[in-house]
Amino acid sequence: MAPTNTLPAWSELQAHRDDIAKNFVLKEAFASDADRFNKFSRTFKSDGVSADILFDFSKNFLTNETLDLLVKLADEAGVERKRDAMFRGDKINFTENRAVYHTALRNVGGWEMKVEGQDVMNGPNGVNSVLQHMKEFSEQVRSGEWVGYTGKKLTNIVNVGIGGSDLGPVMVTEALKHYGAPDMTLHFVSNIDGTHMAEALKASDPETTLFLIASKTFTTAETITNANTAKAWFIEKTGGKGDVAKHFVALSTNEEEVTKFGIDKANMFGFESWVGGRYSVWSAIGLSVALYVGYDNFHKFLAGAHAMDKHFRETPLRDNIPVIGGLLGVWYADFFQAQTRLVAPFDQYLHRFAAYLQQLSMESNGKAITSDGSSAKYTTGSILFGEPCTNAQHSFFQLVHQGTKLIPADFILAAKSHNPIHDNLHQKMLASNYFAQAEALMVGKTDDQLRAEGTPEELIPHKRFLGNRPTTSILVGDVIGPAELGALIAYYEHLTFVEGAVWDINSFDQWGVELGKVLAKKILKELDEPGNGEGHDASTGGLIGAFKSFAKI
Ligand SMILES: O=P(O)(O)OC[C@H]1O[C@@H](O)[C@H](O)[C@@H](O)[C@@H]1O
Repeated sequence: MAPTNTLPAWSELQAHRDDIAKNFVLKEAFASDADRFNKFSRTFKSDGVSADILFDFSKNFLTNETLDLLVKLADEAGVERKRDAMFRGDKINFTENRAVYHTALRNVGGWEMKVEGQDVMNGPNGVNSVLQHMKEFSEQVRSGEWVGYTGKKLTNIVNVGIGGSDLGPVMVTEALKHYGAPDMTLHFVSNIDGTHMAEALKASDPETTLFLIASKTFTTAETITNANTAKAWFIEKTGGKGDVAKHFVALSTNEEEVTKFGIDKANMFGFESWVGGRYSVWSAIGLSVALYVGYDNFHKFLAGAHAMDKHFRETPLRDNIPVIGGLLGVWYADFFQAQTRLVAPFDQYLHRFAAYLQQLSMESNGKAITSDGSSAKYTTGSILFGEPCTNAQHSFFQLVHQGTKLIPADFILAAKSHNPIHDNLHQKMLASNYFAQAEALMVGKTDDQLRAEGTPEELIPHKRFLGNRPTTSILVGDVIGPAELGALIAYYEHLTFVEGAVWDINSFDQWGVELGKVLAKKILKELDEPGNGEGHDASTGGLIGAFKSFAKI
């Protein structure tokens, strides 16, 4: 396609941006249009699968004209065509020649889904048969029918995986802790730092521990090393009597490597190469979720995501919630030079949500090359960061309110808490902060207001809040249960897709993680060989030499 920044809508947006930057003040836009909230908010409805979710986009730099132009840009960039190609199973991951089909994993609605003419839902290794396997296994473990080598129930789960084979399971099991089996303990070991595995093993009893070795490729150095360490520990602790087949299962696409590792293929939960790592929590990689919250809840999680898929697939662009979210991402990044996106859930259970979204967003859209191999002449992927509120308010929100950077923010709140303790006081205080932060960022505080409060003149510039800082408020109409969580994640997945589609990059590969891996492998050898970092630049060589000398290697 023609470079995105040469599309007619792009230059129209540029002109429009100049107008907005000069003349648009959010609080005035509300004052002059009583209907602004209704105009620019959208409610996600899912026919009862999940609670309604209200997406309030009205506190954004958005007018009717902005939305028209952004939708025009989406049209010209072929967002709908690209979306349809994804749902059709086309190989839109063009650098790896793969389909992008995580939506099939949660296709509880019976869509026909095919890759290269093959039905991916049914058949011996199809999505439905893996789900059935996950259901049977998780029910057996939870009920105590599947026991360890001494006949004890397995209540200690150690998931060994990294990146997408870790972040999704961690985030989702934390988010759904309310639904978790009370007698089950979960550990997620990702880091190659031996401390991570050592601490998990310290807290584990081999008789009651189930290891899930989660790796799409089954070649990731950290995971395979951690898995081998876990296996050696298990064999040693059980005096060789422990039955690996009862205590180790694999979640992977690579049967050959799984078998080589010593896991029976009957205990392997498979998926296909068309599932990207950062989109894999819906696949067998989500087994820890199914074990912890039960298969029925895992199924609800899939159903919530499917409902969002349906919305994304079928809703016209102007009312399409992830499309609006994605277009706003482009609007701020490319036309207001915003470099970041803040996601702050007002929800302690979502404390790993931003970490999860970092991989989703930054590994997907951290690309500078467009579909024809040329460099993008515009900004792409934003830096995503976040922490739960209210904690974040007491740490980095200073910069969000009064710093020099524009930081568009998403705030997420559930109307109801799973823990309405102290007569729901906590939830009401949490909610009042959720409303107040977005309002404060928008309205700011003027010099006149400060003077009226008696602020000394010399402090006025310091206490001034310019305001006019955009936020999107997401309000879940009930508690955040499995279906609501599924819908929220799918919202961000599709938002990321829309951004990547407009930027004309491949949101589905991740070549940028390779170089460091290759160099680390080479340096690992050097650490055991004579020499002090020769052959490297002076800094790297100097550090290797110092490390060897300090560590006496
Ligand atoms: O699941 P695997 O194959 O072990 O990969 C784990 C992670 O490995 C990283 O190198 C990739 O950048 C991620 O996308 C991936 O999720």
